[in-house]
Amino acid sequence: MAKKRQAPLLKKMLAKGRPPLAPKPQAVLSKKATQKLIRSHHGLNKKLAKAEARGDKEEVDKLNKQINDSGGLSSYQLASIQGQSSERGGDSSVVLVEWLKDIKVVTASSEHKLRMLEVGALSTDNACFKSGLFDIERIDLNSQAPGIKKQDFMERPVPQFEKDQFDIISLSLVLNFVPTEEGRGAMLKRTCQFLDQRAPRTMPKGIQDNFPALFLVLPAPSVVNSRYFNDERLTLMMASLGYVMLRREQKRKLVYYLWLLRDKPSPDEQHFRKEIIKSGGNRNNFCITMKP
Ligand SMILES: C[S@@+](CC[C@H](N)C(=O)[O-])C[C@H]1O[C@@H](n2cnc3c(N)ncnc32)[C@H](O)[C@@H]1O
Repeated sequence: MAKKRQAPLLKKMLAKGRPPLAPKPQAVLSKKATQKLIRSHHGLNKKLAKAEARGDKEEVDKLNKQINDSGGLSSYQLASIQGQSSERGGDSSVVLVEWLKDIKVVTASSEHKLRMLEVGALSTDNACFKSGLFDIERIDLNSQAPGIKKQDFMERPVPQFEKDQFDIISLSLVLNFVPTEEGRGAMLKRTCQFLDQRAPRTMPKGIQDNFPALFLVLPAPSVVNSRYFNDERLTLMMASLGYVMLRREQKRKLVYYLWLLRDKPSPDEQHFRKEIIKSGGNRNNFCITMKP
């Protein structure tokens, strides 16, 4: 019942639109309701992907209706924006900017802006924007502001020239949004095609060893409490793509990583199936699979 009352309010807020550079949303949902909406959207999306995979049209229609009735992707995004407010753990890109300060990128790159592709961007004024360190291109399946292009990363044309690639990709809380485990692996793999590996030669001394890079944020339970996934598996998977881990930090709810794309991919090692790593009743089913 509560969900039915919330949806029109969310729709009304979205219809009014928000200013692009100052989207500090009013807290319209309680913390519990925000989490419930996010969880429910993830759950329905997973069911939808499964129903689509088995060609169950009736179930697909039913699930699409359920998703629309609860406000669709827009309501989910609004709940996610609320989830970013500082009292709920804050904007995840703060961590990236802190790390870059540590590795002196801040001073070394004052003349050299880092080209960032932000996948799954909800706002245009996060810590990365405020830092002035980046030229940011933002995309999302459903754009919430003029500075965010509506685009599916999986459909984005692969750059033909290095000049059109990026020094860093931000993939913050996006993988867990992807409804299938093979879709998550494909997304990770695809990041490599957008990163400019000339960085070690073209960037200012002092920062060149840290790029090109992937900033990855996941909900902590997906790596610390899953039956099918953990840090070791993620590290092996990333290594098979050519990534090495530069930084990792776990906070209460999220885990943050900075990966350097340093090596050539090893397709022979890109075999990651869904298999139980840790059994036990209290674990979740988060998983990422990959094929060469
Ligand atoms: C939980 S929000 C995360 C937002 C923000 N990056 C953060 O850290 O709070 C996930 C976003 O990823 C977007 N997304 C998921 N898959 C995507 C894809 N294939 N291409 C572009 N955006 C995608 C969704 O539309 C959604 O807005």
